[in-house]
Parts: sequence; C-alpha cells; structure tokens
Amino acid sequence: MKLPPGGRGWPLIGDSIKWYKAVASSHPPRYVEDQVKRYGKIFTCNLFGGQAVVSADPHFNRFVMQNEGKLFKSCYPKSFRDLVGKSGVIVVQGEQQRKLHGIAVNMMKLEKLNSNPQFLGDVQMVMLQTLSTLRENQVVVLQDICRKLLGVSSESEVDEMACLFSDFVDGCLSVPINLPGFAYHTAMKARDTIIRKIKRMMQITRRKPRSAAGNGVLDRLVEEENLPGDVVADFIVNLLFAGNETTAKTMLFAIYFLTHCPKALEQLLVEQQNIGRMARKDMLEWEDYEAMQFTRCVVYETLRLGGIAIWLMREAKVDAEYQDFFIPKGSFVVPFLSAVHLDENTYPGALNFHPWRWMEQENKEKRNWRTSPFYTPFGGGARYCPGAELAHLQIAFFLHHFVTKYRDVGFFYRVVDGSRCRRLLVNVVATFMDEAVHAVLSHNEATYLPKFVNFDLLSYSALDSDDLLYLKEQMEAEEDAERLLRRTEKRAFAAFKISFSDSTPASLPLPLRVEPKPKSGIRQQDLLKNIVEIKPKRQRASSPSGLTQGDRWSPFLAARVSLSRDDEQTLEKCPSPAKGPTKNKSSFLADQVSTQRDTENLPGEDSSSWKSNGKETDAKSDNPVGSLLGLAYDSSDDE
Ligand code: HEM
Repeated sequence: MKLPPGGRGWPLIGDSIKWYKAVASSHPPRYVEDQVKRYGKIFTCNLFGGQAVVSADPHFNRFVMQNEGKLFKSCYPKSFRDLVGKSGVIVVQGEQQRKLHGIAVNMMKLEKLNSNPQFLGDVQMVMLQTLSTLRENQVVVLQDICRKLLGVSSESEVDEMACLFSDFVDGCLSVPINLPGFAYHTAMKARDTIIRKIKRMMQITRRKPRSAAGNGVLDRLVEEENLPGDVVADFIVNLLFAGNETTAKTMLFAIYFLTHCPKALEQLLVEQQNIGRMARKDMLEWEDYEAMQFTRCVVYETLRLGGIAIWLMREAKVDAEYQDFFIPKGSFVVPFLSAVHLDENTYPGALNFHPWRWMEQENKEKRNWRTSPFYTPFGGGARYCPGAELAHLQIAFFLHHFVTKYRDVGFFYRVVDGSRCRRLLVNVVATFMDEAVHAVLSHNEATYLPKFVNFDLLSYSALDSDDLLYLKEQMEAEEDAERLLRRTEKRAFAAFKISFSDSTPASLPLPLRVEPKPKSGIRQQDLLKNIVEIKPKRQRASSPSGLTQGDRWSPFLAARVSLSRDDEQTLEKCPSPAKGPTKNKSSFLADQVSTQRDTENLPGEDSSSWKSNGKETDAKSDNPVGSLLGLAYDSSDDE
C-alpha cells in the first residue's frame, strides 16, 4: 500500500495557487488534468495547508461519496459552520446528517411538492414576476418563496427576510472576519435575526390548531418532524443557502450556452412553443413538464458542461485503502467532479455544448446517479443534493418562459477582489448572431480560501477578458481597491443604462440578447422556488439594484465562473448554427446547477455500502441519499 503519487509543490502553499487559478478559470479541471498526465487519475498534492488526495477517477469519486460518514466526511471551515449553523444538514455528520437529509429529500420530492395544487403556479409566478420586472429596474419580490418556506405572509415580513438573507449570503462568501464593518459580521447578525424570526414563527405555528397549519416548509417541519427549534431554524437556513444560487446560475449557464448554440436554441424554442400552444393556460402544468424532452437534455448538458459543483471537499476519517492506494486519516480528499464531466474519453467532444448526446441510450445510462459514476452534478452518496429534482424543474420552467416570452434579460457578472472582500463588476460585450450584446457580468470568487492565497490573482485569473485585464492593471497600479471598485461600479452602472429593447415574443431564429440589466433578480427569485421566498436584496444607494452576482465558494460552492476565450472556442463548435458562427467577445457566466430528474434518480434512503478496510464500496448499494455540495452563490450587489 502506498500513497497515491504526486508532488508537494511550494513550501507552505503547496499547489494552492495553481489550484485556485484553475478552478476559478474557464476550465476548472486544468490543474487536475496536468497532474493526471504526470501521476495518474488519483494523485496527492499539497492543498489548503495540508495533504490532499485529488481524484479525476469517476470510480474513486463514487467510492468517496458512497462512504460519506464512514471512511470520509465532508469538511468546512469553522467560520462557515458557525454561519450556516452547527445543526444544519450541510455541516452535521453521521446519524444527524442522515436524519436531516432524509427530511430534506422527503420535503423536496417533486411528487410531494406537487401535491400542493399551487406549487407549479407559485414556481412560475416568481419567474414571471422577475422576468417582467427586469426592464423596470425593480426589486423582485419573491414572496411566494418566503411564504412557502416560512409561512410568512405579509409583504413587510417578506421584504425584511429578503434583506436579511441577502446579508447572510454575502457573509457566506466573504472573508470570515467577525468584526463590525465586515460582511461576515453583518451576516452573523443577519443570521441571528433570521433564526429569531424563524423561532417566533415556529411558536405561532405550534399554537395553531393542526388543521390551520399552512403548507410552508416550516409548517411541515413543525407539524411532521419532532425537531428542536434550533435544528429547524438551521435546517431552513441551510436550504436557503444551498438552493440559492445554484439553480439560478444554472439557468444563466443554460441561457449562455443556448445563445452560443443556435441550433439547440431553435430546437428548444420549437419544443417550448409547442408546449405553450398545448398548455391550457399561461401556466405550465405537470404534463407540460413531462413533455420537455429536449429541454431536459439542455439542462443535463448545462449541468455537465457548466456544473456549479466542480469539486467536493472531504476528509479521511480513518486510514482508508482504495485499490493499491493508502489514504491516511486526516488527509483532504477531493473528488473533482468536473474533471469527469469534461473528460473526452467519457464524453466525446466534452468541451462542446451538445445536448443531443443525452438522447443516446449510452448517455441516458450514464446520468443515472444511482448506478453510474460518470455524471454527478448533484454529488452522490449520502449527501446527494435533495433539491436536485426541484432545481431541474425550475430550470426547465424558466427556459420555457424565457424563450417563449422574452428576448432580453440582463445578467450581471462580477469579480471578487477577495483581498478586500469586495466585488467588482465587469462590463463585457458579447456578440450573438452578429449582433453586439452588452453585458455586465459579475462573479464572486471563493471566499473561504486559506489566508495565504492571493485572492486578487485568483479573481482575475477567472476571466480573460480585456476588461478584466484592464481592471487588474488598475488594481496593480493604484493599489487602491476601494477606489477602483467605485469606479468599476460606476462603469457598470453606466452599462446598465444601456437601453433594453422591448420584451417581445421571440420568434425563430431567436436573437436572444443578454444585456446589462440591473437586478435581474433571477437568483433571488430562484431562491428555492417553492421553498423559501426571499426577495432580492434591498436597494441601496450605492449599488445598482438587483444585480445578480455569481459567487463561488470552492469546496462547498464550487461554482463555475467564466467562459472565457477557451469557452468561446468551444462553444463555437456547436453543431451547425442556424446563422453564421456565433461569436462572443468576453463571455460571461454564472454558476448554477440543475438537477437530474429521472425518477430512477430520486434520492433514496441513505445507506451506502462500504468496507471498513477501504476496499471499493459496492456501487450498487441502494442508498445514496442526498447531499450537498458545491454551490455557487450570489450575494448582494451592494458594497
Ligand atoms: C442546480 C442546482 C443545484 C446544484 C448543482 C446542487 C448541487 C449540490 C451538490 C453537488 C450537493 C452535494 C454536496 C456534497 O456532497 O458535499 C448538494 C447538496 C445539497 N443541496 Fe443542492 N444543488 C442544487 C440545488 C439545490 C436546491 C434547489 C436545494 C434546496 C432547495 C438544494 C439543497 C441542498 C442541500 C440541503 C444539500 C446538503 C445535503 C447534505 O449535505 O446532506 N440544492 N447540492
């Protein structure tokens, strides 16, 4: 038995910088691919201040996920655990995690959600509200989500919760300094207030007669589960956190990929227009969702190519063995999911957006997370994402309303200046079907990185655009991130002012535009659709209201950020565009994810099989249950 081969990198920092540069870039597996060429698919390196075993091997990744809680456990920094809650499903371990995960899976089963006659309507209302207010530069009210999750009903309560949650998410993605003036501190305070409110609501719910209880998640938790108040509160906060940006960013990715692949866009539009014609009302119903065959392929492909969960973070609980390798207790273990998703041998033309691949039988089998290790946008094993099905449905519905009703949507892209815990806004121009498209892009960089990591470097490495280089030069020259931020924001504001064309029904070939737009609200509104409702952040004088931002926190929230030139080249390979090659000069992107939603993929009960001596676990164990993982979050746009 031996350690997997590998190098140690630089003293102290090991390979951390190379790592973060790669995961923040347009091709996250780059570093891993380089190492794989030298050492093989499972290798060791020095990351996060310790020894890490990194894997691009789908079978080993599966082995790790299946042995969650046994040989391996998820690990997050203390600051993060304090913020999301020590009793939250994301951070708890063992029996507690299994129980909470089971509750989350059960609550988010589509069949259960759909048993509420208003569910599908609520999901779509939020989307339509957001889309319809985009042009008006208004804050989008996600009241339905709030009502669903918390049973909150008054507008003022919804607004308040939205603001609090916005602060909370910002803190999750910030440097963890718990001192007044820092985002982390604000987030901790917001968290305390949210928890207090949730507890108050619980008391009210408990006093209500059973028959009067609503069907918000909180009501159901109080009614159906015998959980202490603290645990319920953390549970809700965790759902808000885990489901927040992931889905929204996957939507953005989907739109991005589609705008670069006219053939796919055209086919999707035809499918959705047909569905729209068949639909009895404006709002889609369950049968309509089932008819979205090609749309689903688009979502699968978006998750594969632009998946938010790039990698997972685990720690070896005990000395473990896998094949000939020995993994010492305490090592970090990193299943690098996107290395598998972008592996040419597994997915020929892996860097191309090719939704049609999911119509092939072979690939249909690949995406069954219960039986296959090759497609894991929602993780696997005991922490398989409980919101996977819900996310998939939301994305499909969003695509329907987007392509059939709207042509213009604003996206916002920003870059984090991690060293100062600031976000920079980036204004870029893309071209779609020979049409110049202005976009303000936003991206938030990982924030829980070890202190020694150079955030600036990482942030900028995420994007190749001239705009970013320009920003970088300025940063270097002036060493004044504060002032630069302000100027950048001003520029972004100016870009926002670019007028939007009317939202007219799109027709083929659809010149979808991605234009600058304040507060898209997509992310907020996407906030766990039916689960929690939060309204996008309050407007503040210093920020364009409603900007959508894309944060990415590595281990937990591995969000993908930018499509840069590499991606553009890739995307231009999309099969026969309807009209000339699509070009886009600075691509943007957003992290998001979607879910797999085959019935066979429903998260089941947790029970992975394993062997304590570390031999490969039987992949067929029926249990993999939910879990969480890499999400990308947006946070607020103020700052
Ligand atoms: C496209 C959207 C989404 C993606 C790509 C995504 C991805 C993931 C992944 C990869 C994990 C596993 C993390 C790990 O193993 O460490 C995970 C866990 C989780 N996800 Fe999602 N997710 C999405 C949407 C949602 C939504 C909408 C919700 C809730 C409504 C949600 C709630 C959770 C929770 C609570 C966990 C933690 C489960 C546990 O640790 O037991 N996710 N997600």
